[in-house]
Amino acid sequence: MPHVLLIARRAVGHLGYVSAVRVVSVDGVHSVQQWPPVETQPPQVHPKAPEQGAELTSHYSECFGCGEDQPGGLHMSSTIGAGHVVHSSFTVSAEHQGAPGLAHGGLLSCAFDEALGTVVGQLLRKPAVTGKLETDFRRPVPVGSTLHITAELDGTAGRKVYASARGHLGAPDGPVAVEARALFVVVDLEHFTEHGDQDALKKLRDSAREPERTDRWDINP
Ligand SMILES: CCCCCCCCCCCC(=O)SCCNC(=O)CCNC(=O)[C@H](O)C(C)(C)COP(=O)(O)OP(=O)(O)OC[C@H]1O[C@@H](n2cnc3c(N)ncnc32)[C@H](O)[C@@H]1OP(=O)(O)O
Repeated sequence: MPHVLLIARRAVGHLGYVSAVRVVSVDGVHSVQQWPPVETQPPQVHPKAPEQGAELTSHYSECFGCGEDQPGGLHMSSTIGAGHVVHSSFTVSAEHQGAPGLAHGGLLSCAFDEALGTVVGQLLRKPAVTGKLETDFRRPVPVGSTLHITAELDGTAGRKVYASARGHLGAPDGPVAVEARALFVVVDLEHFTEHGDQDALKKLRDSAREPERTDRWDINP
């Protein structure tokens, strides 16, 4: 039965780097995976990042992960935790099914993309997109259950940002149902202006100017 045997954190001399070694056993065959897969620097949290305990607002109202204007979306809510961590949660609805009564795996990957993107974006306050996302599904996640995801920054290497997350079923200390790791790549704002939809970008810019918003980015203003 596939399972992760060990996750160990270690400091590597002057780099101050935090590395996790995952020993994965699949049907008795062990393999060792280093995470992050390359040498990294400790993440530098932006001085204007929201403080511990801050409840985060949606970064875009039509975002499938956190937007309030996305009826079938995840409607994920997130709070800044201690250290390089964001706590997120969402409740699986009938729109999220794959098998009858169970969350679709791709939908769960989407939830982790959102949670991981949030810890990267909110704490580093740099625009970044997912380059690679790897998900381990450990337990089925039923419709009606709430998944509590803790996502953390693991390190950076130039434009590359590594983050990982665990999803607990039913409670923040519930059994682990899903785990994920991702590489995000920091991009210029042109990534969005060149490839995105201009009307949607205008809507986002307008909403970001609303006086009650306290989460404005100070890059490429
Ligand atoms: C408050 C706000 C909250 C914000 C909250 C936000 C939450 C939303 C979360 C959702 C986030 C998303 O889904 S984003 C949408 C899904 N993602 C995308 O659409 C991205 C599409 N891909 C791309 O645009 C591109 O491939 C990029 C930008 C990822 C990379 O292109 P590039 O800029 O030309 O850079 P490139 O040289 O290729 O890559 C840079 C480095 O990353 C490495 N790299 C790139 N991709 C990979 C990969 N798959 N696997 C391994 N390594 C990779 C390269 O080897 C290189 O390493 P080295 O040579 O430097 O060593």
